[in-house]
Amino acid sequence: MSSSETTTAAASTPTGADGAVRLENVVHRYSRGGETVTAVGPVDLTVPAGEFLVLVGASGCGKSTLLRLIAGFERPTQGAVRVSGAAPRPGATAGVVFQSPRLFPWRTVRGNLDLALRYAGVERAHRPEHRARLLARVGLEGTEERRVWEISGGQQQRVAIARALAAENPLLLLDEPFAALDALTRERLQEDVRRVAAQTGSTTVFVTHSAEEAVFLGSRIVVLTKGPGTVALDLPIDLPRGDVDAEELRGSREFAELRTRVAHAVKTAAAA
Ligand SMILES: Nc1ncnc2c1ncn2[C@@H]1O[C@H](COP(=O)(O)OP(=O)(O)OP(=O)(O)O)[C@@H](O)[C@H]1O
Repeated sequence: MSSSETTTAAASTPTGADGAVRLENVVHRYSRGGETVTAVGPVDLTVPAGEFLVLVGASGCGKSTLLRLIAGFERPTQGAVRVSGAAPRPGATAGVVFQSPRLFPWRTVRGNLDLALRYAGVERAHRPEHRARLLARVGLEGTEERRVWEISGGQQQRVAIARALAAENPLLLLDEPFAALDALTRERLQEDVRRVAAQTGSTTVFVTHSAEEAVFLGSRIVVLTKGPGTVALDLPIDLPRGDVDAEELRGSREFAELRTRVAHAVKTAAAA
């Protein structure tokens, strides 16, 4: 989507949704076999529209729970979650990408995307142009007729990202989407996501364990303490955004310093 298309999509949204996220002293507890587990919080966090926030922290600190609260899949036990000023609605508030692509394997790439476009309310006649634009966005031109089981894991995750973009939600949530991919594919997809976020101007919340991934992607990084997670570090990332040479960026001194700082914060927060 070009920036003018983004403007058009936002302007045509009746709610004037901008994708900004507000977590107001959020605590979430799960009930498990008669016991109550505090998974996360209290967390108080504002994510302005257009920001690329990366949540990092040790396993079990509540990163996925926070993402699920923002998506509206869970309601907070305490506090409030607002997206574009309103309570989130599951399936409608945000495009979501999970660790596994969760596609329909027997369908073609076209079939998977058309289903998402149908749910997004795109009329049949307009679907081919939307589909072509989504596939171009994730570098999958010419794959429409391939079945999901015929394409690689990295390509499947690209389809999942395209699907999440189908509804043109101003908010994109990604939960460790590249954890299962090999290092090279992972780097390529990081570059794609960074570019797509810059092009669409969407607000993005991305969960990862990797300090390297966090520094490459984020305009801001929040490190959580060990569970129940609270904010241990809130760090703006001042690296160049937009059209950058990814190799140059990853090889820069600033990048290395930030990666070391974030990795150290994650280790300290996990031990605290
Ligand atoms: N549906 C659930 N029912 C009960 N407890 C849960 C549920 N989901 C998560 N938890 C617990 O809540 C805590 C936080 O889990 P969560 O998955 O949010 O952490 P995480 O940081 O995303 O972990 P990981 O990095 O391993 O994916 C953990 O103690 C987990 O066992």
